[in-house]
Amino acid sequence: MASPKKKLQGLVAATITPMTEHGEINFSVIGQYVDYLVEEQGVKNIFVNGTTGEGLSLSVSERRRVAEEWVTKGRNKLDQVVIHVGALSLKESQELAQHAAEIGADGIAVIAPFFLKPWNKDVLINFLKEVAAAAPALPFYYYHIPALTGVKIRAEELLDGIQDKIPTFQGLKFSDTDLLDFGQCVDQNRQRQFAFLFGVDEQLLSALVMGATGAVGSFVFRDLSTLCSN
Ligand SMILES: CC(=O)N[C@@H]([C@@H](O)[C@H](O)[C@H](O)CO)[C@@H](O)CC(=O)C(=O)O
Repeated sequence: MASPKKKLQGLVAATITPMTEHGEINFSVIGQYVDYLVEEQGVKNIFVNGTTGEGLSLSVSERRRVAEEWVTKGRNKLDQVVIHVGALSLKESQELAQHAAEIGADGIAVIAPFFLKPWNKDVLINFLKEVAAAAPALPFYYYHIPALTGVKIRAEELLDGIQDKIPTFQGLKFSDTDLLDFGQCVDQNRQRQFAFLFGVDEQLLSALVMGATGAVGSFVFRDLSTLCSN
């Protein structure tokens, strides 16, 4: 089973993908971005190509290059770089997962396919399992964001028995306002060492009270990072 060098916790910055005025990715500023996060915001974990990073609006080749640049520029500066590799195509998602492993990322996260949607837990788990299997040594996080995917399968239901199917499963990035579901995820998995990363900045205080072990956020990092470490 994949075990991260250190449990992913505290604040994880959801990075934007910097662009030039011509709509090309501005790779040249990613090094400065790493320094800004570490030195000015006190954040050493990042979540790349997610919602804030507009990963699903990038081509596979752009996603690969963005991931590479963050891993390279973050080396010896960042603690963990998690790459979102979700896609509508299982093959693309697997390619991105394998690539994340090859470049030395610290974890991968995957959203539910959102056009032809999984209609029940088993179908969703089977998709996630196939992606996770493409990077068998990398910690795997499920990215639950039902408002954007339209996949309403409750996270608590999904987590039940998930490590039997996905041995690399390490945690949940929970981007939903259903705190009852979030609380049940935490409560029913107390004996497991899962990371429970909350993704709605506006409700972070409540989520911390309910047992969030960290947050993936895109706002005011310094303030959130203090909250998450206390
Ligand atoms: C959907 C979204 O962008 N969520 C943000 C929040 O920081 C969000 O911007 C904030 O709560 C404002 O609604 C983060 O959780 C980052 C995130 O989910 C991502 O980039 O994948």
